[in-house]
Amino acid sequence: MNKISFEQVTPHVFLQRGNLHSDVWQQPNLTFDKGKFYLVEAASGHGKSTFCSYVLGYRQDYQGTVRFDNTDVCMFSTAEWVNIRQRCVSQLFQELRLFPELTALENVQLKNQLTHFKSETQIRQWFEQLGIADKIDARVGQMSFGQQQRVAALRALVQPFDFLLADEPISHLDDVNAEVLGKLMADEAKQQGATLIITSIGKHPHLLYDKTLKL
Ligand SMILES: Nc1ncnc2c1ncn2[C@@H]1O[C@H](COP(=O)(O)OP(=O)(O)OP(=O)(O)O)[C@@H](O)[C@H]1O
Repeated sequence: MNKISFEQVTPHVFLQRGNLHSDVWQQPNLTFDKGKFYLVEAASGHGKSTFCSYVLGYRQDYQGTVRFDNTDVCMFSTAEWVNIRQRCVSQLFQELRLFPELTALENVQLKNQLTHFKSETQIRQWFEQLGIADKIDARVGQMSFGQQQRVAALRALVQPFDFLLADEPISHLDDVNAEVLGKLMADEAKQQGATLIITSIGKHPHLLYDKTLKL
């Protein structure tokens, strides 16, 4: 997949508001191109999570069209979405969606086992780099939110993707770990020739973004 396009997309919930003054909503043809880095900045309630849900196909409560290449995403079957989420679009959810009863490593491996994309050695190195190697066998339900955020980020990286959508990926990280994670996501995206879309309500990794959009 080479591009994601938003054509005149407006969430139903915003229809009554008139001009939204947004770089994303109501735009005739906004394109996210493969290989580029985007920062989507938004004040709370401006539809950041809504934007992510539309890209991932979890919600379709909008006017307009979202396309992957030339295909309207509304045309995809459930089986096609499963394949897309396994191989084309990866996401780090704001609310993480980890399994609390599983260990940190098990959470990451659960995803990795779908495509056997990364070696356990690589995964263990990443835990080390992110300062959570001592938590690798701890149950996620017994970890801090910031520690869980790093586990969820690693889970998002252990699959092939053309687009990585990270919803406030460093909201609970200290500055050092935030930059380590930012670099890790950027390096992996570059290695895969993929697009990085990072959303932010103020705190985001300092990367060389090709475009910054205000939601
Ligand atoms: N599942 C949903 N269905 C319909 N409308 C929704 C849904 N979730 C959120 N909304 C509405 O969409 C608007 C934007 O919500 P959204 O959660 O996308 O904002 P956000 O920018 O992610 O906010 P925050 O940063 O506070 O999490 C709000 O008015 C909200 O009530």
